[in-house]
Amino acid sequence: MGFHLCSQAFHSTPTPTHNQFLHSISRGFVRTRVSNLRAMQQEEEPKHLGKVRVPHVLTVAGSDSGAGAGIQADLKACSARGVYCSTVITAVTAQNTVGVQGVNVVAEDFVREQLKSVLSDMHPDVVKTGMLPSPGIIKVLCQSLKEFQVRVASVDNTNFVKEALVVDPVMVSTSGDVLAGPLILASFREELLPMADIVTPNLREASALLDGAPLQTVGDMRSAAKSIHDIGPRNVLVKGGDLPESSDAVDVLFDGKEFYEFRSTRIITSNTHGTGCTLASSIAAELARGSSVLSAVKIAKRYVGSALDYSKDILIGGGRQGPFDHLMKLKHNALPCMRRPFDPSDLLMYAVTDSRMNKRWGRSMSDAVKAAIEGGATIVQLREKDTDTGDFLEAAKTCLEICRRHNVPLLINDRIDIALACDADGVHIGQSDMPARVARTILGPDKIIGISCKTPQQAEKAWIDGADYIGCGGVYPTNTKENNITVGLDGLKTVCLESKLPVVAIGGIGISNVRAVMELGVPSLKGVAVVSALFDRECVLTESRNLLRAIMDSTKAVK
Ligand SMILES: Cc1ncc(COP(=O)(O)OP(=O)(O)O)c(N)n1
Ligand SMILES: Cc1ncsc1CCOP(=O)(O)O
Ligand SMILES: [Mg+2]
Repeated sequence: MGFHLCSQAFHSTPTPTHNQFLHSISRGFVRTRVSNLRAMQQEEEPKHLGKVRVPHVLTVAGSDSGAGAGIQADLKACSARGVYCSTVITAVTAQNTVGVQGVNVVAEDFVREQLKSVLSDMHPDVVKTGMLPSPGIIKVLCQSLKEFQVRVASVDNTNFVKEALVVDPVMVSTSGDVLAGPLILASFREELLPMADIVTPNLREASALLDGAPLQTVGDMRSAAKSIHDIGPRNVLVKGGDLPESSDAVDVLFDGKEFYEFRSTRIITSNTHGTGCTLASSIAAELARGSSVLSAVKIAKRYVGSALDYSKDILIGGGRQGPFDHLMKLKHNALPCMRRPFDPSDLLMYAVTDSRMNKRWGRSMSDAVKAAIEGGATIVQLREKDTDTGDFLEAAKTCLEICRRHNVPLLINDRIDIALACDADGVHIGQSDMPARVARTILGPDKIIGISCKTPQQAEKAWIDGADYIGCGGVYPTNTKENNITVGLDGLKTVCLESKLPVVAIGGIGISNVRAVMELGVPSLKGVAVVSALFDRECVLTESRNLLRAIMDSTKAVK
């Protein structure tokens, strides 16, 4: 089963004109300031002062126990797009990658109660519908939307849409199981579609909403989009993923005036369960964030394409059609050598690379890292001050493979972008680099963050900001880092005694003085970080072995 990548919208008529843009405004599709408007209103109420209103989609859909589609897909898609998602469940399905084994429709009164709970309190920006298993539930939904004035007036005097309604007319699951029978069609046509800002049928659904004739060409899709538009929705997106004999996937959007075609390369994957729900909820999420319909569709398609491409080789379930990874993270964690959590004893012999030294001794970054690890390095930091970004990234990927093979953490000095791009285990940052609190937000809870500290105050702040360890130095004078103040053994001891985080000592440390450092015997001091003692030498392997022996001897002596 294929799907598409790299959506590209192009007009069947020349490029969009200013008039078309104005037209889209007058149709109420420019939603940019909805949240701002609300925020302004809320400013008057003291209890909301200082609070930020977040974009919000309410999904009214069925639950999928396999979590590839339905409510679960909507929650994941909205989360991935940074939008809050509330849920009204219309049916509970027993479902997996093989098919739908059972459906339990939620009582109409209870659907009404859920709608009331959310709409009376939370004021979503967009309502998105999925599986609506009975005409009665559609009636309840339409009544509730009217009662709570969702989509009653899409354009107010200031041209801002108040709320939008996205309808995914779910009828048949991707496995071919019927989720909403033919009785639903009349309710869709007569009640829900006329209220919708956008409806997103696939080929089969578009055909069912019309006269039942199969859609086989892009021309058929255009005619269908126009005919469905006549039923009342402001925009119609006919999805052509199943169009026969097409190497590309083509979707057609009709806004009542213009046709837009989105063409993209099919992604060859069987992990497509839930693409329809995900596309519709991603469109809803973009509308909630203030996009126009056209750009919401464009961005949503791009997002779904990226998620499918990322997930094309993941394995969940034994059926014909697997789910995909909305957050695009699962594969990283499933790599054969999954990183274990940071352990302070990792700091024992901390090897920090230096591009100039490696160049001087004619070895690559990865050769240097390999030798240091074979010699006993317990953690590695790539500190490459004058390597081009592209080269740094490629070398970092190679070093990461080596480190993963040996279960040794790999950190990147300063460059959070490189750490993210190669999925390194973390970063080491200094007092003048990106603030640790921001780095933690960007990197998430699992990555290792080390911070350079010279004082107990800096150590305290590092702990508060969510660092994992601190590097303290320069302990001794060094030529490796210019203009670096030396704190000496006393300064190191003071910081170690105050630090709530494990400490690694750095600066001018080598085989001749490592004993003096480790014999400080302060419990928080877990090891030494070295650059020149390993890398400004002819044989990194020998130096690493010798230094590790000296560290071990001195720690034994302390005990
Ligand atoms: C383990 C360890 N400790 C301290 C440093 C120094 O980091 P920083 O202060 O950011 O200086 P630069 O290394 O960026 O010059 C370190 N790299 N590693
Ligand atoms: C990066 C850094 N931060 C404080 S001192 C230092 C340099 C350590 O290098 P060397 O081990 O060669 O003295
Ligand atoms: Mg730095």
